[in-house]
Amino acid sequence: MTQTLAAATMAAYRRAAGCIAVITLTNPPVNTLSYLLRESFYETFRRANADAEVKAIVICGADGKFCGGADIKEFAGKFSGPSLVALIDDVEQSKKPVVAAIEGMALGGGLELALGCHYRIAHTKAQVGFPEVTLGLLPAAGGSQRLPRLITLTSALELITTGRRISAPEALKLGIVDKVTDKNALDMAIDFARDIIGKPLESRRLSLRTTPCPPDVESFLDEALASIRKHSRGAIAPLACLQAVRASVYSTFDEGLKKEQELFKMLLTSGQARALQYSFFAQRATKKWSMPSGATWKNTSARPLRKAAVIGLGTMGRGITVALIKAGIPVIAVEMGLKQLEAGKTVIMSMLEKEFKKKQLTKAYREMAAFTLDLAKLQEVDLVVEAVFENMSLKKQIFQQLSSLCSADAILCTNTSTLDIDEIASVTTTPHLVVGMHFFAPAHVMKLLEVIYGPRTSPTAVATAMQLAQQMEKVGVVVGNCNGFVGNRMFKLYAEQAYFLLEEGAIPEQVDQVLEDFGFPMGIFKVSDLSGLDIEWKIRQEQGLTGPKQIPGGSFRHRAGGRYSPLLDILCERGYLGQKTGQGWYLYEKPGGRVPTFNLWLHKFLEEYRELHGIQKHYVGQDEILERCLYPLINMGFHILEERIAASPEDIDIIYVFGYSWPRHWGGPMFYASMVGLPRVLDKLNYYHEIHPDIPTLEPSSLLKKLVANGSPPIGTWGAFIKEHNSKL
Ligand SMILES: CC(C)(COP(=O)(O)OP(=O)(O)OC[C@H]1O[C@@H](n2cnc3c(N)ncnc32)[C@H](O)[C@@H]1OP(=O)(O)O)[C@@H](O)C(=O)NCCC(=O)NCCSC(=O)C[C@@H](O)CCCCCCCCCCCCC(=O)O
Ligand SMILES: NC(=O)c1ccc[n+]([C@@H]2O[C@H](COP(=O)([O-])OP(=O)(O)OC[C@H]3O[C@@H](n4cnc5c(N)ncnc54)[C@H](O)[C@@H]3O)[C@@H](O)[C@H]2O)c1
Repeated sequence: MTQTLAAATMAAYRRAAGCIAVITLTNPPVNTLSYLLRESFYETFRRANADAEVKAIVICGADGKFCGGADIKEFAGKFSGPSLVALIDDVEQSKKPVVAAIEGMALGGGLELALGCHYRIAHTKAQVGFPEVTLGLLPAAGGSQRLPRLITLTSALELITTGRRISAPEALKLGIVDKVTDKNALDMAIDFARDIIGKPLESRRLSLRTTPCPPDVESFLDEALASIRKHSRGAIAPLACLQAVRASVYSTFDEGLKKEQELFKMLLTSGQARALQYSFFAQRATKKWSMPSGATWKNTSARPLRKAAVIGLGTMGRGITVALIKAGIPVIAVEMGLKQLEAGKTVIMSMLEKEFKKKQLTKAYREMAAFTLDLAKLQEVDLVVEAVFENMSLKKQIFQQLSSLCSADAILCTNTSTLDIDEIASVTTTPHLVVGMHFFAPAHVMKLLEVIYGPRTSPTAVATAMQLAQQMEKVGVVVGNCNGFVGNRMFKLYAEQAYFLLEEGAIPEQVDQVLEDFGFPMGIFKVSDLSGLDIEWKIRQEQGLTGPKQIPGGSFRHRAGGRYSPLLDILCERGYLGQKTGQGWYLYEKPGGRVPTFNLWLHKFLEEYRELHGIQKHYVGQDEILERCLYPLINMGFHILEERIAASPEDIDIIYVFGYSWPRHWGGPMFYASMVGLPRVLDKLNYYHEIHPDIPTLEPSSLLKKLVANGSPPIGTWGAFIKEHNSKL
């Protein structure tokens, strides 16, 4: 295996047009500048430079991809082999003109190498960028010093601190590339190289330039710092990127490089860089799904989807319709009444119009949406997504109808957030084609799609849903069937603890502040107000939990076998549903208002509630808020892993990063637990469970206990640990 890779990895050398050396970066799949490629490039470049017959050099990438940057996997070990900084310096110092022929992508170290070249020619469809910041790093092979010397400081700073990838035409406008072609970029680069033989190169060496600055550069950089602090949500890499770019303004190129290296080393050893790189690979791992039956992404084919239907055009159905049309799939949209159909149609068409204006759609979208009240029109669709109210008997009624109306091989999907997929499938004649497709609101924007298989779901149905996720540019994660699946089953505990904390003495502002300081864009109470408190209320109603009555074996504050907080139910009963009613956990200036302010009523109500129920108020500190909100959620993650509902901790983490805005620089709940240390999570859960024995979800899961008893192995080995531990049972 190593030998095959070694053979495939090289900087291949050939001559073109007599005097041009062409060096092809070859390291499939994306030509990363791994140790082997750097070694080979070092030799090949020397050869080209030394050959008197060679008058110019062109660097390109194999298979239509210039270079995906440094090999991220190498960041976990010791650096060895030729340094990329030195290789790029060799390129820039070459007396022969060096031209980069950029096809596909030039990212990170790949763009740094291109910036070391004297000229850059790109294919129109190529993308360039410095994504290092998204990996918790900065461009550290001279990129933070060369880019600001080439283009405006504003653009360089924006690209380096956000990691935004840009198209070749935009790169041309900014001055990053010199020419763009829709023909073969390599051929054009070879012709170009021949034309510039013998021309002076000094002005093309970016390290010799100074950074062009706006008039009041100091206040420009101060403002940039304030803005990055505000938006980075605790991530440190964007700030380090700014410091590096700042060095390009105030230091010589060599001093700037030194600063760049210093900052890179600091970032490299940070937990954030580890978390972000973990997240990069975790996101890719979710594509490689498997089911307990042994079916996998490799051995299962997806069905082609020519036409789809969406049933229920409320909050979710509207977004799902738009997402499908954006993915190029025509949709028949169904409602239960004319009024709802018209309302849905108006909103969907205006959403599509907006997408069209943003150039996300072609004009043909008007022909891609059809609206009807008649389920019988669904005979010819390949896939249906049901998004009606969260009510089991309604969903069963719809699936029964679908089963008799749709073609026998139509894939039938439900967007339920909590209900049993298998019970829904049980009323159909094709339960193997029933699959959960759990979108997140707004469905045309949010990247996550939980794909849920029941015990009878076929691999084909899963493969088709996963392919659809990809077609919609979403991150699909395959999970098993249980109440709330992965995301909502864990989220329930996060929300539950937040309500308990209010009962015990905290206030929404305090809880939200701690969660926002952790890196969530919004605290849980602000999110609840934004989505509407009634979403959770309806789920509680469906589960038979709500209402003032004492349920058998329970009490007002104890239901379903444990402590229960009716705070949300009480607010909903009073009509306080959040932003839409102008009041929820916070107060808003008017119904539909967006700015949360102090809700005096709620604060008085909480005092009265505690008094009424004889709850002893206690000071709830920041640590307790964070631990009580996050650790039970993580604990449920361990239950989910043990039950094999999620195939790996990576799957859970990706669900949280993409569906619940978990700060990416903390990796996801399971990675966070591994960073905090499993023994600490276990101790704290034991501690809180001792204080609150009526909250059974605080009791540590047996998997967590076993992992700690086995020395807390690294997260990458948990999958094998669970398999071994389950097979021993
Ligand atoms: C490139 C992509 C856009 C391609 O997308 P596509 O959808 O086509 O494919 P996939 O994303 O599915 O990828 C296919 C496959 O390839 C793997 N992969 C992709 N990119 C990389 C990569 N850069 N490294 C490793 N592996 C990669 C991917 O995982 C898939 O495989 P899998 O098995 O998982 O399915 C897209 O892939 C993409 O966006 N890639 C990432 C691009 C990126 O972020 N590039 C930047 C990398 S970081 C970088 O370049 C840093 C530079 O600035 C150089 C820094 C030099 C540092 C030297 C300084 C030394 C300092 C000394 C410190 C001293 C310390 C010591 O001595 O100890
Ligand atoms: N709202 C969310 O944030 C969210 C997120 C993920 C999943 N979900 C799930 O998606 C589903 C829909 O949720 P929503 O928030 O869009 O609800 P909603 O109340 O906004 O919309 C439901 C729509 O279904 C329509 N409908 C009801 N019965 C119908 C029938 N027999 N035929 C056709 N249409 C019918 C209603 O008229 C309504 O427009 C639920 O299962 C919910 O749990 C919701």
